[in-house]
Amino acid sequence: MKRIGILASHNGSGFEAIQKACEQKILNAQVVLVISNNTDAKVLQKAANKNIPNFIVNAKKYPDENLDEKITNLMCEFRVDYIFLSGFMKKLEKNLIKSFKNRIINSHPALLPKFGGKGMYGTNVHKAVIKAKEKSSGCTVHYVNENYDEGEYILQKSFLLDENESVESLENKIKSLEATTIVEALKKVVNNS
Ligand SMILES: Nc1nc2c(c(=O)[nH]1)N[C@@H](CN(C=O)c1ccc(C(=O)N[C@@H](CCC(=O)O)C(=O)O)cc1)CN2
Ligand SMILES: NCC(=O)N[C@@H]1O[C@H](COP(=O)([O-])[O-])[C@@H](O)[C@H]1O
Repeated sequence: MKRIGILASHNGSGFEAIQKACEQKILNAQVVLVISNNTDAKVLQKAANKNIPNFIVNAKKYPDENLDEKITNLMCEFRVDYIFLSGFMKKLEKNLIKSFKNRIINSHPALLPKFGGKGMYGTNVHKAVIKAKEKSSGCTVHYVNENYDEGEYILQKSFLLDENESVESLENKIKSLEATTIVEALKKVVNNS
């Protein structure tokens, strides 16, 4: 059974979708570790509620340590096979990516390569899509490389926007689409490994 480690900065909606799929045996995997850079992240309590080991890794807690090295060490200690970024807001450094080559996966809330890169996270993405008067949006599940949102795509899903789409309605639709797309993408990866 493959072992999944989660990196999340806030709610961990992607983590919840993965955890549910594991419990329902849709995914032959288990979430063994959750790490957040945010002391107040709701994902930490969600992990605790599932008796999943969870840790805060940030500069406040580890002022003299390389945070990516700390993350790498924890992922190795828990024998993680794949890392999933569930709304993780920090750029992963080269060494962590090398340690988990082609084993770090992210869900981006837009149809890459458009609306990606530095600054493109959370509602910033949806605001940009609406401002650009895009006819469609969606999500892209991709491998993570050294640059933001430039890794190989695993799965991309899209839908047409309503005429009066709001940032909030778009965010909700994207998160709902991600819940199924993330699991479908991970099934492809986990089942082929
Ligand atoms: N090396 C990589 N690291 C990360 C990737 C990646 O593809 N390669 N994906 C991101 C997730 N992400 C989009 O999907 C993303 C997250 C955050 C940002 C961003 O601009 N962050 C700000 C800081 C925001 C904050 O501190 O709250 C910044 O870098 O200035 C862009 C894209 C996760 N890591
Ligand atoms: N570019 C990164 C990014 O914007 N990731 C996005 O954060 C949301 C997770 O939020 P959550 O913390 O509420 O689960 C997800 O929609 C994900 O695509």
